[in-house]
Amino acid sequence: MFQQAPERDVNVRTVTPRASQMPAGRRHRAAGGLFDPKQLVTSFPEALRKLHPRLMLRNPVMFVVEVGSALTTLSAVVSPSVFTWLISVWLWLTVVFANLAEAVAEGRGKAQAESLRKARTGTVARRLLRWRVGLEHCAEERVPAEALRQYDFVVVEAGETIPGDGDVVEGIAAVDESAITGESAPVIRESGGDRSAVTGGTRVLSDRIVVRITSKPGLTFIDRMIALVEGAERKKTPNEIALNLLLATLTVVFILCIVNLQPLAIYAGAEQSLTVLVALLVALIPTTIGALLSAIGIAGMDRLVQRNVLAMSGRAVEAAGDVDVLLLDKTGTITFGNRQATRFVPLPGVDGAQLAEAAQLSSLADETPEGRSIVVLAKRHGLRERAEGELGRMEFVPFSAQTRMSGVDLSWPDGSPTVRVRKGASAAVSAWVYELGGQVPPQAHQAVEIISSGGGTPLLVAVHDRHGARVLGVIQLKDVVKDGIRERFLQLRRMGIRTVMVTGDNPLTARAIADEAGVDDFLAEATPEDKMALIKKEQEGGKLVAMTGDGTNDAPALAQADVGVAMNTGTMAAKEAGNMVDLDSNPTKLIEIVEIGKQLLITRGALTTFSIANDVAKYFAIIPAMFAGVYPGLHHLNIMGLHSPTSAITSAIIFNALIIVALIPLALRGVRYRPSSASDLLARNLRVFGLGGLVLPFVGIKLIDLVVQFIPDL
Ligand SMILES: Nc1ncnc2c1ncn2[C@@H]1O[C@H](COP(=O)(O)OP(=O)(O)OP(=O)(O)O)[C@@H](O)[C@H]1O
Ligand SMILES: [K+]
Ligand SMILES: [Mg+2]
Repeated sequence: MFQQAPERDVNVRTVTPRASQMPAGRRHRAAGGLFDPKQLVTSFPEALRKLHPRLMLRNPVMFVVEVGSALTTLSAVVSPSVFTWLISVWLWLTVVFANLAEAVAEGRGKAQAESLRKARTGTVARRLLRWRVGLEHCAEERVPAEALRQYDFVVVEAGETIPGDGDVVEGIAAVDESAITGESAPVIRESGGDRSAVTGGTRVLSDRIVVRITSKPGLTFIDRMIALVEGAERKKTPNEIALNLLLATLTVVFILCIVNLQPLAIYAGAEQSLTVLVALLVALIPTTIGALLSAIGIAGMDRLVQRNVLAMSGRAVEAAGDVDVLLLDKTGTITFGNRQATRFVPLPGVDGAQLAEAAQLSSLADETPEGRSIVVLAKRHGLRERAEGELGRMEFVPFSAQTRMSGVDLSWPDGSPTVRVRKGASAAVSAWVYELGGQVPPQAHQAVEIISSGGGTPLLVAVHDRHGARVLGVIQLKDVVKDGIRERFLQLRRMGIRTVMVTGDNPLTARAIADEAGVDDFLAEATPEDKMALIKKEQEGGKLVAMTGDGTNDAPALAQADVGVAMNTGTMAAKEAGNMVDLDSNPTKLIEIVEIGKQLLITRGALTTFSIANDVAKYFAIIPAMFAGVYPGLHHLNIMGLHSPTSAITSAIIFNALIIVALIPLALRGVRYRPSSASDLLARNLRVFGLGGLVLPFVGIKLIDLVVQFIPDL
């Protein structure tokens, strides 16, 4: 393992930046963002299949239209007339068009699901029989990927496909993840740190890794991605359910109105046919938004997929539209997350070689990138590796986000006193030294301060032996802030979103990185619980909180946040905890996620406004037509000058159906979003969609009437 380290060093430097600077929204994504009219034709069979009443029941408004279509068809069969047949056909078309909107929205994910399926099939896994850390040779067996279980260990070498999702537990490799991300630049996956997660179906390009499988059979990342892009797992969001309820209530109110209208009409001597009553009902109920609501939601998810973000719930997408605060973890999110040891700083009176040796010893079993880079640096100081046993019995203390330190205890069979070596965050190691009765000299604090204020991470190295506990020196870890991040945070600020960096690192380092990255605020020395508590506190103040992170220590916070975006490079724990995964691992992707969320909310609002305004205009076509015979005065309401009562009603119903098809592209593409205040947006939408919705039917119905008047008997 150690022999591989230097060349890994090279790999990491050349590959990581490229992988993390990938531009968003490019590539092979099937339908792209554009609406292709051909989709209307290819989705038609699916739209017909959706006519099944069981499926229609999920959409109360359109279900009422379907029942109405059946009733008018029946009456057309019993007492045929041109008018009754025309209305029946156009009512059926109304339902089909609504289904078409949903089918087109769903169809856009299908091609993508196909290419994902290809990545999934036919992999053979090399399962290890009894694997443990450091074991050189281990017997293996070949099993189909589908046979893998959680906690199986598999080995994958250059040229082979990774058979299942999991975390790398040994080794480092360049991995081609284009099967899921569409991006051809390889990425580095390694054991120990926050870049350990690998996805089944991706390909190892170099080296050899051992992977612990984390997914249950049939529940792999790719399986979930397929279900997601196909829309199979889509559940209605609370907002959608509320809007649906409102639309259903409106529908019931209109049904009651129309049921009560008939006795009045009979009293006035103008009894109406069933066909006219159904037509009036369909014209009045909010069919436009009823038809497009589900397509708007699916399209929102699809727009995210096109930008390489997988949203596990529609609710998260909506929440993104209203986010107030964004929390980001530092290492691996704002920085490349590739903290490398660059320097040993011995305290006065300590030999450089002694510090290097202690640093090396404390890192021998440290599988984090930090730990391995320390071993590499120590080697450059001329330290050779040592065989196990040479130094007595070694008991390693692994790093944890809680203790913030790691190290080793050395004991000898002859009973000489145990030697303990620790390295870690300055506060943590200082506390350890004081507890054992030692002192931390001011020079140590100075060295820590110098490294921290430069944005580096200092690790204090201390030993405890028969001379007591003392500090030997400091290791400097360097990490690099990702490019272009400052401008993007500025953009978030303009959208009214406050950015807060949360990190386990010390306040000085945190401040330096926060300044460099341009975040609004930061929280340092944060444990996983602190990160979660901060989110809870913001949420209690009524704020919607988004969090981006990659580490296992971010998982609780990602789960607590309203929008939890896990970096694809991160650990499986982080990816499972969040409700979105960014395949590009770009922390500023949230800008696009917020835009898409806002666009979704605006589109839904705009089309609801349009739909209701639209229906008002239809009174003017249908009511005069119904009562023209008995109340000639109503003729004044026929401001459109329509040809005849039946042509007026037919035109209104045809318009009502066609407007759905006309608005499908807008529902899929979304209303354009420009950053501006909520009240400006509302005013603009009322102007465009309220007024537009009111005026358009007058023009449309008149134009249709000019055509249908030539149909004999109408
Ligand atoms: N392998 C290690 N051994 C000892 N100490 C470490 C090791 N890795 C990190 N540390 C120390 O522990 C601190 C906390 O690390 P942790 O991973 O919890 O947070 P972080 O990665 O620095 O921050 P972020 O939450 O932004 O990713 C680090 O700042 C560092 O001082
Ligand atoms: K309507
Ligand atoms: Mg981290």
